[in-house]
Amino acid sequence: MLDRRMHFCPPVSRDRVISDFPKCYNPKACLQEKDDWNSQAKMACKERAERQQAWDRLKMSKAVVVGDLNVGKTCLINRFCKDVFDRDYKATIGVDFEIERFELSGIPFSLQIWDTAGQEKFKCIASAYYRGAHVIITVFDMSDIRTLEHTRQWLVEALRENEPNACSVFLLGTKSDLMSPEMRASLERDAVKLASELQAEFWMVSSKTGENVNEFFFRVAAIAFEDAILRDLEGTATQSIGQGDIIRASLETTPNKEVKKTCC
Ligand SMILES: Nc1nc2c(ncn2[C@@H]2O[C@H](COP(=O)(O)OP(=O)(O)OP(=O)(O)O)[C@@H](O)[C@H]2O)c(=O)[nH]1
Repeated sequence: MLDRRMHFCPPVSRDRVISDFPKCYNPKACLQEKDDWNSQAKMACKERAERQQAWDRLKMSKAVVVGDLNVGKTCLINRFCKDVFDRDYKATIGVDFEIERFELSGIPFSLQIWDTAGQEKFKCIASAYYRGAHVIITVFDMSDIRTLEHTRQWLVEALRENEPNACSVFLLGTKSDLMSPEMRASLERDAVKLASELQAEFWMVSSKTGENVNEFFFRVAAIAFEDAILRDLEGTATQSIGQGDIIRASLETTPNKEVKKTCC
């Protein structure tokens, strides 16, 4: 019997369909150096698609974007989600979020992208929303080296709110349009070194020109989706031996549906 939930999902926009596993930016600082989906996840998706069977829950992951004020977090999200760029700085007050829908390996998948305030005075509000993250994106401004040094502290604070090993971490340099090729190369060396210390994947983008922005978020979505499928399979396997509730509860971080879009 067809699962009724499958009929209630509107189709995903064609430019959000990801067929091949997206490539990393720099193989020296990447989370997964591979060309294809994890074989177990791929097989599970294929089987479900053939049987026209939905997953137990709509696949949804949470990505939290953190970093100093003015590094370009809001512009990054606005470029990807709305294809706009604003030259004027407007501080994020507390948090804000967008939801982007994708289709990966034939399965619908949603990514919540949380924009958090970089200003110190809003940090206590924003940090309450770090919880339940599957992806942490620590952002720095490539034209301000101090912001790269601060990413370590941002990451520590975001990880503190989450289960150990529950999050995939990205280190993202913004404003690449402001850099000369020489400056870019030198900064990339420093960032790659830090990324490997942080066990993060490094990317550099420009929200102004749009360089690498889609590629970056496709990569984030693919890694988050694959992790979600593997968590689901692991949960199912564990349930079948009778400990499902314990393991599943610790693996799952269901997004809080009560949360308002903008909070301060
Ligand atoms: N040249 C250039 N400027 C950028 C880029 N991204 C952001 N900016 C500028 O940087 C400033 C800060 O951008 P925001 O996205 O508001 O910064 P934020 O990190 O969200 O700041 P908070 O909300 O305070 O945490 C704005 O004036 C943007 O126009 C970029 O890729 N290139």
